[in-house]
Amino acid sequence: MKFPGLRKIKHYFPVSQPKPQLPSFEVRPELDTYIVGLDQTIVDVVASVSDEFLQKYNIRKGLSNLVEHGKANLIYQELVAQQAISDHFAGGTIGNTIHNYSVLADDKSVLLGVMSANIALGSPAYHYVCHTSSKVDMNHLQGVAGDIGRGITMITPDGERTFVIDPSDMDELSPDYIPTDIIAGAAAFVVSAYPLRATDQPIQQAMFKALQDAKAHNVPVVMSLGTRHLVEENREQILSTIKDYVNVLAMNELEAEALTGCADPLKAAEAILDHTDMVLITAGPEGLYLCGHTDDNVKRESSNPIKSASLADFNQYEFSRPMLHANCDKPLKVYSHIDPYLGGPERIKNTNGAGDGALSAILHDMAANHFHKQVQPLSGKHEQPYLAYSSFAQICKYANRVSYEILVQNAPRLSKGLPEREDSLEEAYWER
Ligand SMILES: Nc1ncnc2c1ncn2[C@@H]1O[C@H](COP(=O)(O)OP(=O)(O)OP(=O)(O)O)[C@@H](O)[C@H]1O
Ligand SMILES: O=c1[nH]cnc2c1ncn2[C@@H]1O[C@H](CO)[C@@H](O)[C@H]1O
Repeated sequence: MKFPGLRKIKHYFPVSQPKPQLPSFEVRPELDTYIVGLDQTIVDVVASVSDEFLQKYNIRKGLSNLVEHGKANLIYQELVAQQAISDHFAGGTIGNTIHNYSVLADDKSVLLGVMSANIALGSPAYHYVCHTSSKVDMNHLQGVAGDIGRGITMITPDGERTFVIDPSDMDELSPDYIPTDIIAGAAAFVVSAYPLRATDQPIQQAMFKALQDAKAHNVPVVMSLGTRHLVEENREQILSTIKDYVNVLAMNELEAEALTGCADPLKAAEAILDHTDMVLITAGPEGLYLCGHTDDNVKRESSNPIKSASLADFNQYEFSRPMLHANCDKPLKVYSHIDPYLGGPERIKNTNGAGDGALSAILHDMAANHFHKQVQPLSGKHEQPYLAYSSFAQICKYANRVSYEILVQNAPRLSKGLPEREDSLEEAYWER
């Protein structure tokens, strides 16, 4: 486990101690620190298109559009004929998130989903496997006869991305392929709301089996909301899933509005915190918000400038560490916000995956806390059952920095970790 940021001596963190066991790529629940993600396995086929192209096929811009195979094929063939396809990348919102987690933490994660049992050169499954970190354990995937999903990622001249999803066999995941022991030992279980639109498909039962396993073993459940119309169309089911299972909810400001009716991210976060423990709301050029709970007895005042917006002095306690609502004697809602790192890249070609990147940073901080608690159970850092190692403010910085990296490299999956010299996130930009 690489720690998210160099820490001062008081934060003793034995990252360099060699592990006595022989190395293994397969996750061993009793020995490893890891997170588990469940996803509709999808390869992203990236293409440049005009706005007229979207209109011609009646595709809703900026959203993830689920279409039937025939229509997706027609679109794909036209893009091939126009030579508009630039490349194939591994995708899937949770696949991206756990890949990025493994790159940032330099540690293991487990992917649950389907994979073509026979992988031909150049097939969607081939591209997926080629572009996934070797630290992502794929030993628990379910083999299927057909292809994994294909997500045609259409980039319009304004840099906006629109998905056309051809599901193929991506929703075939059966509950039999949910390994309870692997989930039980995880630092977190992460899933998106996308499987909720796969009505009557096996992946829905698989997802609920995994959620029940995580809940039964007190593994924090992290859910990302996917895309705005998914929330609009499945609002009640999503809300009840959040109330029953979810500890950390991630979304962009449009999804937050669809869920709560509040266009203002702070007000939306305040409303969502009535149902869950922590909330990430990314807001594009407005930066991101991380909000959650802490116990009033251990709240910490921020030394940053205090901000007011729709909530007065909202970031006053952003130096507190996140806790589950149920673990607080006197729960206090905490809000933190950060503007884009360095104001954002000079030119953004495509924002695909920037939100997933922010979530992987949060997962890294949560897993670091889990690891630290295992190796230093008596440390003062664990006097309370905290959900993450760092404060809301520090996690915001880290999440923001990772989003920036995704934006500059123009792909949803990190090809390398963050630069070492910036590890503390205090050097360079932060102390200016
Ligand atoms: N135009 C921009 N300028 C500066 N920073 C940006 C811009 N767009 C995104 N960011 C950064 O990336 C983060 C996440 O972006 P955004 O809100 O677009 O995520 P998203 O819509 O959830 O993305 P995705 O669903 O593709 O993962 C923002 O919080 C911000 O830090
Ligand atoms: O229906 C879906 N299920 C799972 N992942 C999806 C779906 N639609 C889009 N993405 C994934 O979201 C990522 C960017 O956040 C893309 O990589 C895309 O593959």
